[in-house]
Amino acid sequence: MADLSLAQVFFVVIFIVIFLLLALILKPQSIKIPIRNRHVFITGGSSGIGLALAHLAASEGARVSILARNVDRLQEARDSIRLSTGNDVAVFPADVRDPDAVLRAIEEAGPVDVLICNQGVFVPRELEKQELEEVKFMIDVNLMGTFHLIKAALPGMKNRKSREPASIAIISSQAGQVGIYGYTAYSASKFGLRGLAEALQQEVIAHNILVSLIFPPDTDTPGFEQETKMRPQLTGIIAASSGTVKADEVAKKTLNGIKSGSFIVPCNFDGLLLAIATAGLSPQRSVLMALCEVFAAGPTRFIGLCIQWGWYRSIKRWYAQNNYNLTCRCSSILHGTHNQLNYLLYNCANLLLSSHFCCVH
Ligand SMILES: NC(=O)C1=CN([C@@H]2O[C@H](COP(=O)(O)OP(=O)(O)OC[C@H]3O[C@@H](n4cnc5c(N)ncnc54)[C@H](OP(=O)(O)O)[C@@H]3O)[C@@H](O)[C@H]2O)C=CC1
Ligand SMILES: CCCCCCCCCCCCCCCC(=O)[C@@H](N)CO
Repeated sequence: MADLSLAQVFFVVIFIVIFLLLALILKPQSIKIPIRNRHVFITGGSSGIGLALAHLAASEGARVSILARNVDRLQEARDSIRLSTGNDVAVFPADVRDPDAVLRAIEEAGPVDVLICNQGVFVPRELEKQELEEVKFMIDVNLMGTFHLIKAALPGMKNRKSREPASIAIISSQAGQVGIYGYTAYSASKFGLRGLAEALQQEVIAHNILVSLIFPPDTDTPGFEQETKMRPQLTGIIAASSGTVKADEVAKKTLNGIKSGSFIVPCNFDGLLLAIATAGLSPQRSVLMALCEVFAAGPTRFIGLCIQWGWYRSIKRWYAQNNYNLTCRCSSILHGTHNQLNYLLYNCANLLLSSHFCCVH
């Protein structure tokens, strides 16, 4: 009994020492980045998460600008925001892949206080089946587009008149924290954003600019609706480990993360665990979160390994099942089995593979 309480005392002391040490090195100061009356520039603001962010920022009294390619959808967004908040937003039709167009839009919009790089495209497919054009498309829009935006906005942000801190927020994805089947190119583009954000934070901190990196799980948006129609079954199975959230929820988490100057912004409970498991050497401004990261690192690694085990088991099963079905399908075509015909229609992506399989056998 005495031993136990000694151990308990020891643990409490260690805990307090680490807490004090963390408090000392993180120098907690409550960072507040105001939104009201500030210029918030949101890319991809005509749909999904970006549109939800534009609504929210406008309703909180920000001066909002949105950028996307399609003019009609931009105008629709402007009308819907005016209707629900009474506030006007400025719209900028441009493709983030064109650095000159991005520069022109940002110059026209005026100095930015909060830049939200949210534009993104996702074409989920196994790399073997993906055209290099599609790979380049995702890297160009998601990663290079963000470089173009930050390069264009940074001079104005650094020379801003207001002494309030400014913010650069980048919308990544949980697929930017862990590689997911079917997302080789998408994950690469989103992991790239993390390197950009970590390095950039060191370069802009002297100008009182805080970088935030947001990691949403599957989110109910027009883009996601399209995606679900075509993504490989296994991508859906693995992504389901983290559930689906509403765009408004992601917008709320994002804006709160920006306002409090958080570097890593998770959007649901699994996202919180994932953030702890992948904390790496990212900045952390909350002592409480830092404490969680220090003490939960081991346990979350354990949970992570269990989850990986489940994922690889699903992959193994899926392939085994499909190869099995494919062999059956060959005979089912011969015998005209109804079930297998359904399977044929449902999973047409496997047709090529199956014909190969049939030939071999
Ligand atoms: N929905 C989800 O499940 C998740 C999404 N995310 C990320 O969140 C962000 C928003 O996604 P979501 O709301 O679902 O997407 P949507 O497809 O609903 O909207 C995408 C927005 O980006 C704009 N956009 C696309 N390409 C370009 C381009 N080349 N130049 C300028 N604007 C462009 C679109 O407008 P237009 O086509 O007119 O250019 C649109 O406004 C993306 O970065 C995505 O990767 C992260 C995790 C999960
Ligand atoms: C250690 C604890 C781990 C906790 C569980 C982790 C689960 C990770 C699931 C990753 C899901 C990826 C969704 C990508 C969404 C996206 O970006 C696409 N919809 C494209 O828009």
